[in-house]
Amino acid sequence: MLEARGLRLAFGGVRAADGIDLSVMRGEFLAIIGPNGAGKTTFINMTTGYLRPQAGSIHHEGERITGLSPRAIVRRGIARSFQLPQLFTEHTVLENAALAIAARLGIWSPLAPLLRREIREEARELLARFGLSAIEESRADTLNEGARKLADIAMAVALKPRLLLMDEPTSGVAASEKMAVVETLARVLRDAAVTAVFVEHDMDVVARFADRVAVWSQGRIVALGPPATVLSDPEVQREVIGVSGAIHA
Ligand SMILES: Nc1ncnc2c1ncn2[C@@H]1O[C@H](COP(=O)(O)OP(=O)(O)OP(=O)(O)O)[C@@H](O)[C@H]1O
Repeated sequence: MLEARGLRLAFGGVRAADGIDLSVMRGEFLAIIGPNGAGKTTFINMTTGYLRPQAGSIHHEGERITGLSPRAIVRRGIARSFQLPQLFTEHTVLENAALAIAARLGIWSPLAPLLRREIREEARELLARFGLSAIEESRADTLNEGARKLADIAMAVALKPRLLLMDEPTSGVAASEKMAVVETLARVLRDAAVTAVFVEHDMDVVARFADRVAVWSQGRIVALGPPATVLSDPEVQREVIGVSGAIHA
């Protein structure tokens, strides 16, 4: 699905990517963990066209995407969500979903989306999949963090990606809500056959939902494998988990 080879990017003296090699398999959920500043977001930014690597290449389904614009990359079936949700806060959840669907269809008028029945219906159906029907008429700025994250990811899913990259989908979500949010997310993505790469600081979420874990440290991948193996590695526990959160599993 995705093949990164030899990615390098430095900001002054900081090596945010220092030779990243990573293959993402079709259909898998791959978690990226690592301490603050390790270069996790930089990898997502390079893969989605927000940053251009200084060296190396990224291929998606066999085609080189290195250096393409974010819009060109979305058109190739790669979407992303950000650590801070990017919803239109003064609009309802339904309007946000409709705007994302309209954007996929190349319609940029702010009013047109909800006036078109097929867009409104698709938006309702999308929100139902995310369990958000009851709050579809609520303004985005009134949602709790779990619903806000799901609504934000619903907008990315509205673009019908085959690969979705998520930067900390559970950050800011109350501990009591977290597992329900990720369960919903995992169900929607699996049903839609979307491959997922997500940066995550909560090791319980990683242990439960990731097929594989990649451990980032100082712009490099220092461990890669199934959660049961990687999360029990003493060095990973010392270097990464001690810094970014505890395992309760
Ligand atoms: N646009 C930029 N300009 C300058 N330095 C940057 C830029 N983006 C990232 N960096 C630096 O590159 C390094 C990697 O940053 P990055 O955000 O990728 O880390 P991260 O692993 O996602 O961290 P966090 O867990 O805190 O989000 C950091 O030292 C950061 O300060």
